[in-house]
Amino acid sequence: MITSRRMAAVDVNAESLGVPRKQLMESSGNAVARVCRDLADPGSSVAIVAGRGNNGGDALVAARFLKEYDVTVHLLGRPETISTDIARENWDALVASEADLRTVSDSSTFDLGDPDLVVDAMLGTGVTGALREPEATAAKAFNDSSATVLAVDVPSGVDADTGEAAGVAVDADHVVTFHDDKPGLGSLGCDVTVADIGIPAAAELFTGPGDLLSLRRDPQSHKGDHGDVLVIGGGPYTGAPALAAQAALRAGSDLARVACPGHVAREVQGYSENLIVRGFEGDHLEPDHVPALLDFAADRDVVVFGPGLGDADESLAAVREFLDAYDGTAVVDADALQVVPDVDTEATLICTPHQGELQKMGGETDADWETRADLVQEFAADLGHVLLVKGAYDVVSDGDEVRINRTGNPGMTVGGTGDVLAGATGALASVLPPLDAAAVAAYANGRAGDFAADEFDGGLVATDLLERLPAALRSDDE
Ligand SMILES: NC(=O)C1=CN([C@@H]2O[C@H](COP(=O)(O)OP(=O)(O)OC[C@H]3O[C@@H](n4cnc5c(N)ncnc54)[C@H](O)[C@@H]3O)[C@@H](O)[C@H]2O)[C@@H](O)CC1
Ligand SMILES: [K+]
Repeated sequence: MITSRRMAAVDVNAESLGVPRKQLMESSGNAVARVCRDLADPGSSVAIVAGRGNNGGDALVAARFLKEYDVTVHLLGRPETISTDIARENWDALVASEADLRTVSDSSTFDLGDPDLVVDAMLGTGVTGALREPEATAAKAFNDSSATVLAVDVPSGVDADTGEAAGVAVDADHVVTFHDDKPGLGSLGCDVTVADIGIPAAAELFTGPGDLLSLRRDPQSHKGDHGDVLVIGGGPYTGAPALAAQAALRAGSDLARVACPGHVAREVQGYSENLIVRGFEGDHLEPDHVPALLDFAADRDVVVFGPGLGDADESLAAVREFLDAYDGTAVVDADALQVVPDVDTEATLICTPHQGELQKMGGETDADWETRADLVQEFAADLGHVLLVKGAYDVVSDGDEVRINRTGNPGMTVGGTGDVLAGATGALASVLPPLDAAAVAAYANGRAGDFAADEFDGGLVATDLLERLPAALRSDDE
């Protein structure tokens, strides 16, 4: 099963792997035509009703593949309003070929006729909400006709994720959907064909530019909607919590707070006036600090636990106590990781170990990334948490799905890049589901590192990544 949102991401990832959307449209149209042949005998009449988006484009391709049928193509809207270049190119090819074409400018000019088969390609996964005109009138005409109705990707007017309709919707006999089944189709009671359209498995497995699409902001949003992240760390190290908290801001969090020992607090504040810093007594984290930290954490979206914390027994005991009582979302990094296998927590954890830390947690690793991916998936399932295991190929898994990130470069072995990743993961976990947050953070952190390496090669430092995170999180596909 794949949601519309994930499908849009995979589509962009396929493009970045060198499989352009027009090629996918050609495969989709071919698949539609194959199902038409199963549903209607050669010579029968087929009405293709195409909307102005890529769903319509799929059916315009299908029209080319159905030479042995009596095909009429109805375009809902004027040709100038076709919304994508690839759909328009397919329309133009039908015009040039003198296919039987009708354009429907408003509902009064729609005449379905009496076809044997209707291909519903008005709207696909690109759209939610009630059908407008002339689509609504056309949908009623399909539902009233005796023709077999084949829907392309999803019946128009039905939400592919939920199976629900906001108003009138096409009541299809059959759906041909692309790449993978859609969650909303099962409840419709029609036959479903899932067509492989040649999207490489790598478009789902490897992170890519499509993964950034989920970060688009609602223009109506308010302060705090994009995250309030608390970094708990510092002690032997002072730079690490400051890097993590600044990374949270650069990755889009509205607020970044740091809770750390008092002497660290002064330094962290000195690094950046953008941070809200709270010091606690003593020179490292202790169990006595936990009740106040739990209170402080309760109103935050995500806690990032571990940067610069050190491995004093008392600090690790405090991490254990905190996680035992905490039920929010936490990114766990650095020395804090080693307690994760012993805690029984209600919290949603995203653990960000490098391979040494993974082994310290009881996990196994392997030089071969595919074997490592299997091992990480199994260990994530055992732990019941999301793992982001850092390496030349980062492996991200929630125990069920696996994503691999290939951005990044050897220059990033410099100190502090892991703190930046942890902070960015915290920010993204306030706006995305945990697996997506970890995958997008790994992708963007590596991409920021690649931008920095263009300038500084092996001399890049962690603060270079901070500056480049916003660009690394920006989708070029807007
Ligand atoms: N990997 C992919 O995602 C692929 C997607 N493909 C096709 O592309 C489709 C998605 O295409 P698009 O994103 O262009 O979107 P759609 O084709 O689903 O719809 C976009 C069009 O609908 C119009 N519209 C929006 N809301 C409306 C409403 N309430 N009533 C009437 N019209 C409305 C818009 O003006 C726009 O022209 C998929 O369903 C599938 O059929 C395939 O071409 C191949 C690959
Ligand atoms: K459709």
